[in-house]
Amino acid sequence: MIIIGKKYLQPLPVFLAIFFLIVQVVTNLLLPNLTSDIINKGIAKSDLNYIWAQGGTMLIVALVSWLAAVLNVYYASIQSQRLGMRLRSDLFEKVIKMDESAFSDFGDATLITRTTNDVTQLQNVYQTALRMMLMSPLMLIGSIFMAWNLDHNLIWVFIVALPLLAIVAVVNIAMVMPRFRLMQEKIDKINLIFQQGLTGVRVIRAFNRDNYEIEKFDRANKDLTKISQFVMATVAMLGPIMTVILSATNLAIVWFGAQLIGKGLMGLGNLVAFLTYATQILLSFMQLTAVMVMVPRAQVSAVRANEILNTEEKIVDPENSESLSAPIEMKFIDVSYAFSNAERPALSRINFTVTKGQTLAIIGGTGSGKSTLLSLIARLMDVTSGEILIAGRDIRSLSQYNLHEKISLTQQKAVLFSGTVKSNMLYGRPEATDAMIWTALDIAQATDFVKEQGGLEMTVEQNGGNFSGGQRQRLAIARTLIKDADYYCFDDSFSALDFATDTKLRTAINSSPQFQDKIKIIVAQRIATVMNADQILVLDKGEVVGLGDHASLAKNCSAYQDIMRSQLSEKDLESMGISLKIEEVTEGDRS
Ligand SMILES: Nc1ncnc2c1ncn2[C@@H]1O[C@H](COP(=O)(O)OP(=O)(O)OP(=O)(O)O)[C@@H](O)[C@H]1O
Repeated sequence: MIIIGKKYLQPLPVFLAIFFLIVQVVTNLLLPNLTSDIINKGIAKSDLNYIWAQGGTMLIVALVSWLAAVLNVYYASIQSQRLGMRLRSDLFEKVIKMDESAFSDFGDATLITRTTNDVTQLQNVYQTALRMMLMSPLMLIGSIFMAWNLDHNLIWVFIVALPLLAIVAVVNIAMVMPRFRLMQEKIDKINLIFQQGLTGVRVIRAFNRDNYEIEKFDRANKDLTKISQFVMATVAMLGPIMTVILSATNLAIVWFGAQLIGKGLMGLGNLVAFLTYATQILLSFMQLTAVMVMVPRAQVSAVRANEILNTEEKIVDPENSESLSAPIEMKFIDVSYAFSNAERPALSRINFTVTKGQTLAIIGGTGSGKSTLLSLIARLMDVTSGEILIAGRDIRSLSQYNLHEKISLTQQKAVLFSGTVKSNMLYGRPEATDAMIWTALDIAQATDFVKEQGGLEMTVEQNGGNFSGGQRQRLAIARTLIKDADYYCFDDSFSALDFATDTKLRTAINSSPQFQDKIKIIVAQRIATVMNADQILVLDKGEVVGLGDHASLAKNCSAYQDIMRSQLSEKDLESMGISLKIEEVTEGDRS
């Protein structure tokens, strides 16, 4: 909490908040004394002038106190809200810049809770801190001091009451503190189930798992409620217990104060003032306890927020980034990548070179490392070993901005943003004209349905929910194509398209002058999608098992032949001279 406070609070407004708080405390402490004087010296002696004069002073002191309270609340609120805003922004920026591996280590649900709920906890505690957390101890000490000055005889009442209150508070806090981290984790869990429920709603219904998911959510919800109820009930118990102690203390003061007045050892005004100080002392103590309960919860939130803020930024720009001027070319030199939590590397010693104008297709079974390879090109993660060069430069020697300017990527899962078709296209190229957008949509075979459904201003709902899978994919491809890049990467982007559209789309890309000189990298599962590429990289369990054009791989690469056998007709295979029967491929061929 201190780290976050130091980072996000501004010294001057915090100083002013504390200053006005002290003014408020001092003026509040003066008021009972002034009351005592009015009773002892004004009312008791029927001195009207004194009552007026002292009453006027009281009014001014009360006004100053009110003004100080307003200004304190103002600065405390401004600072705590600012802290929340800055912290949220920093967390969001950190999450956006997080490399894919760290992102999946945290998980979406906890990142959402930490950026929202945890920040709110911290915001609240700082708002309270700049008011009560300082006011309560100051009022407590100040009131004890004033009460002691007023009358020594009754001070023992506090010597009994305060330790009693302290014991109650400590026991209470000790009971709830361990539950705070658990509470935040349960909120994470609820977020996770809710989020999965929302994104997977169709799967849930199709598998008739509605009740299972509802029960799962109910269980998590009940878990959170149980812990929250315990915490809230335990904290709420503090109020009545403390009120009993407060009432007993007042009773004792009145009882023993009356005896002292009877003996002439104390004035009535002093007793009234003493009672006010007693109330201030005990209320301050209660407030302090309430704040002390908030602190451990906020501390849990601070730790969780700091975990994100302190995540090492693995993808960093070099101090002096190089610029690209050499001809378009991409080279993988002994590239390997291993996820931190994985048993085997996702990619091992990958080597290939693609030159200007060429298309490289990447094919391989599921989990063979195709998406990982594209993520490395876009530097969403950094290679574990080896080098990726574009135009002769290691991509780590370029600024990420420069690199991303050169690369245009469609991911396996088409991502659209809520807005319009046009706003999604402008995401790829902000300065694009309508004509440019239509050209990109044309190449991506998306013109027909965009025209039919309302044109460029057609609404795109969250995650492109109002489009079919294939339409979403085509819009995502159009967004990739509209960008003026040098390297166009498509991660299994054509898989949601029917064969005819797939063919038309690739033909349109290849025949468009705009892409003639560019490098195209196409990840695909279908032989038909890759067979016309200049080079085809065949991956198996993260290793290259074939690299060449279709004709050479069809002849020499057993893994490629296996894929062909699973997808092409007997006639097609025979025309290529490939046997249909797997047994006929000898071990020698395979190696
Ligand atoms: N975040 C991650 N943490 C750990 N392992 C991962 C992670 N993402 C992927 N992997 C593993 O890395 C390997 C390669 O995954 P990748 O997504 O690159 O495969 P792919 O060839 O694109 O598969 P598919 O065709 O099914 O999309 C797989 O074994 C996968 O389990």
